[in-house]
Parts: sequence; structure tokens; C-alpha cells
Amino acid sequence: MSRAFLVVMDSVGIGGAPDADRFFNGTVPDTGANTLAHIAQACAEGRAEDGRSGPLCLPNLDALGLGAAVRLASGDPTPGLDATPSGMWGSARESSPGKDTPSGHWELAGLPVPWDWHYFPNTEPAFPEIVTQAAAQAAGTAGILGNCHASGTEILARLGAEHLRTGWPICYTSADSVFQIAAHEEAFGLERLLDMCRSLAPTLHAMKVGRVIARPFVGSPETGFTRTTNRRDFAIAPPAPVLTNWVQEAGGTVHAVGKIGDIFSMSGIDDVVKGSDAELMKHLAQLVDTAEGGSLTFANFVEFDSLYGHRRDICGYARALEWFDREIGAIVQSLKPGDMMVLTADHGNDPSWTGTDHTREQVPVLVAGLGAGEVGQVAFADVAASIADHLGIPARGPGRSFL
Ligand SMILES: O=P(O)(O)O[C@H]1O[C@H](CO)[C@@H](O)[C@H]1O
Ligand SMILES: [Mn+2]
Ligand SMILES: [Mn+2]
Repeated sequence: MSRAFLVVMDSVGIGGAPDADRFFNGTVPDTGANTLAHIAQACAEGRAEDGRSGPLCLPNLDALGLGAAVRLASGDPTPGLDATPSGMWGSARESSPGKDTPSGHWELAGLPVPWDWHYFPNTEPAFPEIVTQAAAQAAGTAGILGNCHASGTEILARLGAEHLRTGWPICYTSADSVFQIAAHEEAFGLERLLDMCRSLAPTLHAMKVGRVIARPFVGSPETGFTRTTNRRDFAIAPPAPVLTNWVQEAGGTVHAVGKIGDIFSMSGIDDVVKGSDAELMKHLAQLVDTAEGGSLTFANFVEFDSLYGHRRDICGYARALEWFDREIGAIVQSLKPGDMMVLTADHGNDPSWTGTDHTREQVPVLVAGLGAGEVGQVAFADVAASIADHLGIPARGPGRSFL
């Protein structure tokens, strides 16, 4: 019986989004952003030599068609990625009016976002009075800190000590439809932070703010502050059935790896494993070994995005890609007859770009397990339709199978 594995490399975009001019980092449009090509070019030019060296080395992803996908999407050169593909490969365009994680994942799962998200476009103060009051009330404090656009690590360096002094939560946003709350795991309390997010989420979801995100951290002014892996996203539930629901309705099991459970508000998901990307890779290998016939395993590897893309760390991003390539190479080898593994992404986050926000890009669609062939230029929702096709279950929505 067939099995499917959908693996999202968070933010590994390949440029060429036709509507990139409508998305911004600050006042600069995303036109020309290309996460993968710009990393490959920096590596080839010797600009990414910390803990790695030379041209970007991704033999396994490139053999599936990664370099070919970048060139198809954008026409940009991809030094180091010049293999003749032996997998099925193509590039996908997003239609949802958002370049964030829920938009990308919902659409990959067959459901383009049917509304405009609510954003907080003002940089400071970012939030209307009604939101800041609701946040302070949910925290049980007289006020909040932040109330601005920020990078999550920069704002801890700036406001971490004041947070410890006042006990007030640090609330910030970005170019995405998010309300993020940073608080010290011990001084403020992890459970208290999660409760605060949980109680605030319905108000913000009603405004069409996509996510309330808990950003717990540890440390002190002396040692500096570090975020922990206890991040938790409270996202709006998808408004219609998606791939996870289709699989369950057909009697299949759905395994989530990483933040997939949060992104889909647990809709259509049987079980979740979480942890660092290194831990998630072990879980994925295990699921390739043990997942049931008819099942879907849906994984997200977030560290490309959270540790390197938003931090504009080209070399760190290259190291993470090279690690991922080594690990996934062995996993692809262990696929069984009847398995389909799709490797793709949810948006871009070009570490060579201005700002600290995501970049609107096309994404790679690399299919292992079904032989070689060019999928060509497809839509995000076609990924869900193709997986449904492979599993022999009905699909809904606008996607078309490329199998
Ligand atoms: O800078 P940090 O806190 O990592 O925030 C990033 O993470 C958010 C959610 O993925 C994005 O909207 C972006 O702002
Ligand atoms: Mn993402
Ligand atoms: Mn992100």
C-alpha cells in the first residue's frame, strides 16, 4: 500500500515569484530575492567560509533536481548545483496573499488562503490600544513592552533586562500576520506565557491575525538571552478540509513532525513529534521505517528560517542546507516500494536580502521514489492533489495532480 512523506524545508525558496513586487522587506520589494541561488552564489564566491567551505555542496537534493528547479523558476545561476536530475522535479508558485508559514503550508495542503490576513503595518507603536490592553490583561500586568516591529533576537537584547525588571511581556510583530510574545521561561513562567497566548488567540484570530506565537527565552543581562525550543504557535484553523483531513477521511493515519501540528491547529493530525531539526530528522527516519500503508507523514524543518533566514546568516544557512542534504540522502535511500517523498518549501527567506522578513519566492518541488521526470511549473496546491493521487484518495480544492 502506498505511503506519502511531505517534507517542508522552511523558507528554502528558489526565486522567480511573478508577484514578488507586491511583497516587501521594509520599503524594498522582494523582486529578485532568491534564497537558494544567492546562497549558492555566496558560497561559490568564497563569502561563506565559516564552518564550511567552497561551492554549496548538496549532491542529494541536486540529484533530485534542485539546481534545475532554481533555474526553471528564476533563470538565476546556481554554481555547484548542476546535476542531471534523477528525481521528478519542478517549481511551484503560491497564490495566497501572504508569504508566511501558514499561507504556504495550507496551500501546499490544497487550500489557498481565502481571505486577506490582518497585518500591523505601523512600525511603532504597532498595535491598537484594544490589542495592547487585551495583552496586558491576559498577562495580568499593567502594560506590555515592545509594541513594535522587531527581529526576535534583537528585541531580547534590547528589552530582556527591562522584562525581568518589570515583569511585563514583550510583544512584537513582523511583516507577517503575527502577534509574538516573548517572556522569560523561569521569571515569567512558560505555562503562564502559553496560557496568555491561548487566551489572547481568539481575539486576534477574530481580527484575522494568523498566529499568536509564544517565544520563551532564558538567560540574564550578564549572560545574554537565548530563545528555547518551547516556541508554540497558536494559529487560526484552516477554514476547509485539507490534505491531512482527506487522508484521515479515507482511513489513513497522519503523522506530524515539527510545527505542522501548530500550523494546522491539529486538524486532521493523529500524532506529533517536536524538537530541534536534528531530532526531527531522526523522527522522520523512524517514520520512513514504520509508517503504515495509506499514511501521510508531514514534516517541517524550521531552522533554515528561524536560525538563519531571519538572521540574514548566509553561511549558517549554507551549513544547515549541507547538513540536511547529507541526512535526507540516507532517508531517501531507505524509501520502500510504493513510497512518495516530496521535498518542498513554504516561502523564501533570502539571507542576502535587506530586512529580516520572509521573501516572496517560488519553491522547489522534488519528488523521490517515483523515478525521473520534469514536473515543470506547478501551483502549491498541486502538491496536495498529487499526494492524494498517489495515495488513491479523493482530493478537493483547486490543485491538479502532476503525476
Ligand atoms: O524574528 P523572529 O522572532 O524569529 O520572528 C520571525 O518568526 C515569525 C514567525 O515565523 C516571523 O513572522 C518572523 O517575524
Ligand atoms: Mn515558514
Ligand atoms: Mn519565518
